[in-house]
Amino acid sequence: MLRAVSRSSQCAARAASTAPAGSQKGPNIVLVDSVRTPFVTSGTLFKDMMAVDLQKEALRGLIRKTGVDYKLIDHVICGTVIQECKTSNIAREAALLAGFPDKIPCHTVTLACISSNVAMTEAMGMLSTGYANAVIAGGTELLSDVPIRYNRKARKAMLGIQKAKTPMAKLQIGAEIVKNLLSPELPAVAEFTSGETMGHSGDRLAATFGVSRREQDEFAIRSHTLAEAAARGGKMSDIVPVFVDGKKPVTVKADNGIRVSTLEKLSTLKPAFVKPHGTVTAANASFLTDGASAALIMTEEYALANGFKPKAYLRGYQYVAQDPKDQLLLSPAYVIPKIIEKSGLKLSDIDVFEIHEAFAGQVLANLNALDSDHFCKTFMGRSGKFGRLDMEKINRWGGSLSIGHPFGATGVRLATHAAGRLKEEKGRYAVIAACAAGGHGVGMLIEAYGK
Ligand SMILES: CC(=O)SCCNC(=O)CCNC(=O)[C@H](O)C(C)(C)COP(=O)(O)OP(=O)(O)OC[C@H]1O[C@@H](n2cnc3c(N)ncnc32)[C@H](O)[C@@H]1OP(=O)(O)O
Repeated sequence: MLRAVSRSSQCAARAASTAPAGSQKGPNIVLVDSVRTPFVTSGTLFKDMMAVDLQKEALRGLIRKTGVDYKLIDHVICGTVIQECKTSNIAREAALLAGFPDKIPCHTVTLACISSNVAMTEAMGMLSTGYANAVIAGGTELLSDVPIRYNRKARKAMLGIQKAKTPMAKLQIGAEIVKNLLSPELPAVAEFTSGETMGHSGDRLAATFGVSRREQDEFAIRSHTLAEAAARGGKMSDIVPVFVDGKKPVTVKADNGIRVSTLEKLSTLKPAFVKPHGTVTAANASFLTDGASAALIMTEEYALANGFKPKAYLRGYQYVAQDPKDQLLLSPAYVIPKIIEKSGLKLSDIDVFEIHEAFAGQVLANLNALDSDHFCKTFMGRSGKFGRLDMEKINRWGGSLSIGHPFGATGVRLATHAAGRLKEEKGRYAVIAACAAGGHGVGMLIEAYGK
């Protein structure tokens, strides 16, 4: 199964390529190519599908697009957040549905909104150790349908009924079940430890860092405007079409959440989470989305030996975690300096930033944090502020506010757009950064291929 290349040839490939940034060890790792299904607003075009169907479409699309022979693939890893219990190892089920040979091991990972980043970084680990030469990493989320449970009392009674010995005991348990049927437990996009929704936390964060409602609305309009231009300009070439069967069969070829609006219209929207004085609305928040993604990741040597032209180097990554109550969505501020500096680079060396847009106010708060002496000294132990990121370098093809945010799939989309923008903008280094539940975050350094 394993086709690990020899140590000496790995070294030769490393020497032949661009010198990696910083202290990267192990073989050069490349993003060969990546795809995603269209990202669509939940409850619309994909509403009757399952998350596994979308992941299957992304895996199949990747195979079609790259032409990679299944025989070359050592492992498949997929991320997801809200799990469908019938497909708990969704990577395996999707791979089998997509026609992958059953001999390829597959496993599923989860780390909230950065789950497909985890899939990618696990793939990098597998390549670094020599366990694998080629791994597919992806992720999926279908928020159109989420597991809704009976409440605890009903569940307990349902499990207990099998053990009830007498008709009277059965009747009592039956009554308990009926009594609790109408108060189900709905999953919430909320922190378990604090009970606070992401939206509420994003609103508090914007207020803490002095981000006004107008700034948030303007940033949202920017995201939609850039995404629309990117789509019109053919930049969303990572999308693979999805055929949706049903009464009215349709082939979905594009994202459907991009919606350029005016400041006047946006200013009329009511706060979505902190009522009545909050600043986060439906338009300056990412919306609930269905979609999936997949990336083919190889050692450079293996990719070249098998005739692939990689899109980019995956140079390194960094995870961070902090207080999930007051710094829940602040990870980009923590992780951006870390990933840049541990790679031996400076802020000015980075040509492209792809920052996950959970909420407009959250992105802007992170940018303010990086430009704040007080924040950088007090919370990050720095001697002063890290500096302000150049807005011209950030999310120039739109972001999660406009393209959408299927939790488990977004990480691969960020990496794909970073690699695509490096090529188009003739840059060398890109940093992607994203926040996630639990106060987590990830940063990844990507380098243009062939610079
Ligand atoms: C680490 C992380 O990523 S954390 C982030 C995790 N993600 C989240 O927490 C998801 C956050 N988002 C949500 O929960 C939902 O999208 C909400 C609650 C914000 C909004 O949901 P809904 O109320 O169903 O939104 P809906 O689409 O109906 O929009 C509400 C109104 O805003 C309007 N609107 C929404 N977006 C736009 C836009 N871009 N331009 C103009 N108007 C808009 C709608 O037309 C609608 O107006 P109407 O009431 O006149 O019809």
